[in-house]
Amino acid sequence: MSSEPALIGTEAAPAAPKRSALRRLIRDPQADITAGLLLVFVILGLLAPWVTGHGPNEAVLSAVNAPVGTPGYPLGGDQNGRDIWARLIYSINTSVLSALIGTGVAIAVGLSCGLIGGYFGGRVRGAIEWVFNLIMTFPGILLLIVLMPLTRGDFRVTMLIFGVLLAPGTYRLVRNVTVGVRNELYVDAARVAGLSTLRILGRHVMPVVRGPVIISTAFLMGSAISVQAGLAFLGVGSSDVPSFGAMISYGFLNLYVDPLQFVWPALLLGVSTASLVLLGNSLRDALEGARPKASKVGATARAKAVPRSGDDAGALLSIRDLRLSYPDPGGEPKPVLNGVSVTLNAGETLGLVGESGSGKTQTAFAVLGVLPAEATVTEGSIRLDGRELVGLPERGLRALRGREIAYVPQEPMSNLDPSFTIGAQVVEGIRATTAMSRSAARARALELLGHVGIADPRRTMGLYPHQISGGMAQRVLIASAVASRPRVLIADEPTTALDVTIQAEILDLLRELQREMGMAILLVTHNFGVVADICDRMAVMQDGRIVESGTVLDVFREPRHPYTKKLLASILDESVVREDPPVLIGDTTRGPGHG
Ligand SMILES: Nc1ncnc2c1ncn2[C@@H]1O[C@H](COP(=O)(O)OP(=O)(O)OP(=O)(O)O)[C@@H](O)[C@H]1O
Repeated sequence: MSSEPALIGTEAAPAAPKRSALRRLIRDPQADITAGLLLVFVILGLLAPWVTGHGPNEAVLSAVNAPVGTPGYPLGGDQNGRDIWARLIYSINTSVLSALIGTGVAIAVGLSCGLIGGYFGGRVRGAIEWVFNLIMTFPGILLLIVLMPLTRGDFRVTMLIFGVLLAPGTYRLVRNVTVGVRNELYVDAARVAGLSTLRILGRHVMPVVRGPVIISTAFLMGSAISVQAGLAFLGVGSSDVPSFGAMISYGFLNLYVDPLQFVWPALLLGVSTASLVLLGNSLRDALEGARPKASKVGATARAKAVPRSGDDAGALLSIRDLRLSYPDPGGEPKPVLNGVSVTLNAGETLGLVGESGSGKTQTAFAVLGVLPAEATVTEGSIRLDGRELVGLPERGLRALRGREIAYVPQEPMSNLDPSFTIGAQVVEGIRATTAMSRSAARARALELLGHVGIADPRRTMGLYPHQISGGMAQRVLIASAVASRPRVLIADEPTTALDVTIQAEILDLLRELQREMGMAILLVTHNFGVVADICDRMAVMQDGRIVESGTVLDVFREPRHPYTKKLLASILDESVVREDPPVLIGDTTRGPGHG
């Protein structure tokens, strides 16, 4: 094994989103205007000695309350004869320095403690949180005023302390994100691969934490500038330091003589803090990506209708030219289904096969109308017995789900709620799709559980999911799925999570139930053995489209598409031919106890 397997390599991954985030930020007029304003302020501040004719504290008697436009005093003079323009420009520097110190300390302390506390947890996190909780109990502004003798009115020291007071907010933000990332499987994989904690934090946690921290920086800067101005307004700090707050305070005293003395600093302070907040919002939008309008298959009205062809007229379920996309990190649509066309006839079993990522599950979810909100069906049609499902409102789809179309998932255990007994969950499912009373639903649940081969249904009804095996759990889910005798059963890799003997039993159960109830089964699988075992027809998927379909015998005997040939060649070599006879429903001798 290499020291850093590809599995955990993420160095290149953030690059594309970062570039597109920058592009989105540049394209956002709000970001352009606010960033432009802030840039102009900062440049003016840096050029202060060159763009002003006087020092900020230079007082000239003749300039006392000089009006706007007085030669050498473009914005006039204040009540002490100082140049208002010069004081404004030099105040920008005070604000910028305050923002840098306050935010820098808050980010440095909050980020490092958040990463440590979030990653290590336990006592380390307990100790850090105790300190931060203590800091949060301090009344911030009051503390800064009380500490004035200590800070000697130096706004830089004051902002340093203010940064510490701001740190708990950053800490909580970083800690929460870190705790989430720490539980990801790829972080476990990195740990197992031997990466040092520092490397894991830098490589896996930091890219996730970075976005929220950058966004919060703009808001922190805004609050540091406001607090520094507020303290100066109250007279905390040296009167020699030019500051918007001090200027507002003087302007306030002189309000009736010359109101403009108050307006200039208030305007600049307001524009700079508002720009920071708005820039923060734009940054958030840019970094979090463009949020596409939610569009489930059932709700979308945009999907282009596809004319029906004659060959699927008699099909129970027909999918025509189904196209589906998800937004990529840059917000651009990424096609996932590229025109899927397939039919399922009443009473038959169709195997939907293809390698991982080919779009099998997305096709199944589109039929069920349970695609994530960000999925968009751009084109195509899904018809159940002639009734169009694309564009059907959620209420219409809900009426079909569990009644006409049922679903059996891949992971039986994770599809059962650990807080409720098996009985409660099966009864709830039956009552959701029928008008049965609780006692009738319970009787039906007992009957169904017995029917799917659960040896002691009464006892099983009282058990919790963790008390039964995976095979039993799958039988329970199948029982719930067929409770309302659906016309179509979609089984998404129903045996993948089970061991080989239980797999065979579950397939036999599905076959028997199908024969008995006459339902059609759409079996999503990547396993040709399963297809050979149970399916009548098969459709092969590659890159979001069906590349070949036909009866199982025909496709197995004479695969036409090179991809099907390749799949068959690779899978049949490894498959083991089943020799055990099928289990009949009710044959509890090999039943769930084995599962
Ligand atoms: N929420 C999502 N956002 C973006 N892309 C997604 C999302 N869900 C699925 N996809 C993409 O859709 C494609 C098809 O996924 P799908 O789950 O249908 O594959 P599959 O053939 O069922 O594979 P598997 O056998 O591994 O489940 C994949 O490329 C996947 O990355």
